[in-house]
Amino acid sequence: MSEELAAPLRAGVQALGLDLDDAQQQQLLDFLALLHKWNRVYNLTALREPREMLTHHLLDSLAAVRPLRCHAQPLLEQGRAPRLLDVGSGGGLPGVVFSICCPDIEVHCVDTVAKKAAFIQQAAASLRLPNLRGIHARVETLAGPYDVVSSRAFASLADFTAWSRDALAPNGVWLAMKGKLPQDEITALPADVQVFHVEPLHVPQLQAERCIVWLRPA
Ligand SMILES: C[S@@+](CC[C@H](N)C(=O)[O-])C[C@H]1O[C@@H](n2cnc3c(N)ncnc32)[C@H](O)[C@@H]1O
Repeated sequence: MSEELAAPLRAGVQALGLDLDDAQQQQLLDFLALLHKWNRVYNLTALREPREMLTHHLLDSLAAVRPLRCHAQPLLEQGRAPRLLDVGSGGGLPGVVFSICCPDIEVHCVDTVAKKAAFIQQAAASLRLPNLRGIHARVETLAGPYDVVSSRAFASLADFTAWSRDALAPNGVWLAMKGKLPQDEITALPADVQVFHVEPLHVPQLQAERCIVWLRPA
């Protein structure tokens, strides 16, 4: 599988302007192979075809890496190791991809389903990712503090921010990966949550609208 996926992955990485070395690209392919292998047992994704998983999951998550790195850069320049919590991570999207591409960010993936959190732990061990951890919990029970709290295909913006608020560091931000601009969800946010940026994303090899909604406590 690795060979036929390596070329479209390389092309996608290049289109996104990401500097990922060969070892990181191999880790991404190995992650995809793990996802494919364990999907039936762990029920990680509805997608069954590796080529589809590459575009809809890997490249889709990779599109958020540059925005995340830009956000983390000032923290790194202050000599701090940023901490990120990926909420409702499921099979590790985007958390495992972030952990592979940003080795200087500590990534925790939380999910209520024990076997999904176990899969993340297994991925951390077999892909040798010391900055990755799977946590079996409801996000509402986590205290953090995390500099970035991310989610993809998780919940409405109002629920995502309410449930993960206690996990956010005082100057922390939420990174919500969405499809089309979710104007209704933005309108429904409470007054104490502020959208400070909506960042359109282009996912290579995928004709679909994507964006990141960046939020912080008001
Ligand atoms: C639709 S899946 C999305 C998985 C992944 N983020 C993706 O993009 O493929 C949503 C995940 O959220 C998890 N989940 C639901 N409520 C949760 C909560 N309160 N705390 C943590 N995880 C939760 C579910 O178990 C499920 O794995």
